[in-house]
Amino acid sequence: MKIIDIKLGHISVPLRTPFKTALRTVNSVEDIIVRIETDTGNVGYGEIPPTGVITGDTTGAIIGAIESHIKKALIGMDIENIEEIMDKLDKSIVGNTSAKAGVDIAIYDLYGQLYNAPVYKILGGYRKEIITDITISVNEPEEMARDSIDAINRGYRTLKIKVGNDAKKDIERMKAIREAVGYDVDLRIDANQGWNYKEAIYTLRKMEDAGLNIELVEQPVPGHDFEGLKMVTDNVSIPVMADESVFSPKDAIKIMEMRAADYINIKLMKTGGIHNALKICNIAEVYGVECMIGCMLEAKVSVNAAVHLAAAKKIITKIDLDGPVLCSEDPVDGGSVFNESKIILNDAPGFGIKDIQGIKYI
Ligand SMILES: C[C@H](N)C(=O)N[C@@H](CCC(=O)O)C(=O)O
Ligand SMILES: [Mg+2]
Repeated sequence: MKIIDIKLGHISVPLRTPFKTALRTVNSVEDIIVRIETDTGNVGYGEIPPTGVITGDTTGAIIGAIESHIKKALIGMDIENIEEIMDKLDKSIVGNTSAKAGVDIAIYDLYGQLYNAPVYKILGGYRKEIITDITISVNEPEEMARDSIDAINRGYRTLKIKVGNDAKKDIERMKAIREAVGYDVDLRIDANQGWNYKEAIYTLRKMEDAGLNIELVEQPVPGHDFEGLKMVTDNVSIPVMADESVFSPKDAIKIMEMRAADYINIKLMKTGGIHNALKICNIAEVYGVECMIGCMLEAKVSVNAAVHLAAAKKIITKIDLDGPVLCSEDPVDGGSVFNESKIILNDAPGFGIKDIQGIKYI
């Protein structure tokens, strides 16, 4: 099964409500679709969100990386030589993890098709069903409390609350939400790098003192500030998760060696796809550090690939794969079934994506 072409397209999917974090506000998913064609007629799909504020990857840069570098390196290669393909993909251009992830996902889709097996079974096949949290955007405390109740009415039992744009107000936000939802619901928070380490320690201790029972805090300080992250981890009881601090397997080793965080959030767009995400899973197993699998604001093609990784790996114990349920429609035919918090895999070969509506080829 040889790669004969890599085509790129664009999809636009409106969100149910604006997605707001300490870093950005977004109204729709505007992603690049990767379609890899082979000499056997098999087609593999990938998807790439341009999340410039986190990965540095813009739409133009993603297209440029694939058209001018990745395509040249991979055309003509045989899918059965996946190890060599991933080596060439890594070396084709420095950085550009999102572009690499979209191509890596399409390659794994084809790899599963080649061996007539779903990718999660090839990678480990640990479970067939996973439960995701849902994100509550950062807004005024009363609005966030209302959004939290709505999420619970939709069946979610774990909420990921965005904070980080105003430390004092963040405490009010969490008080309003906990009061509204009670104590049967797990609340995890994500500051998206919005605090410095002193603010983080102050704010998180206030939340502890108020008995808010926070499950974990994601990326309290800037991604590059490993020492600050460790200061927070060492000085609060709420477990700390590294997100923007960990892109590569080397980042993961550094964070784990330093004991700078209690958990790692793996996202395919940061790692450059499944092949590097698998390395982080292996490292995490060695260090005994549980992982979350997360996503950017993405539709179902790339999130479905993350679902397969989560289903394959025991070390992934926390799921934040809510991209598709934040969208107002699903352009994807096939793949896992997203029934609000419950995500059920199917056993179609590869990632099981049959078709994607509304692709505008570039
Ligand atoms: C969508 C997901 N729940 C999430 O919050 N992901 C990121 C932010 C992604 C984005 O800005 O597109 C995260 O920081 O965990
Ligand atoms: Mg995060």
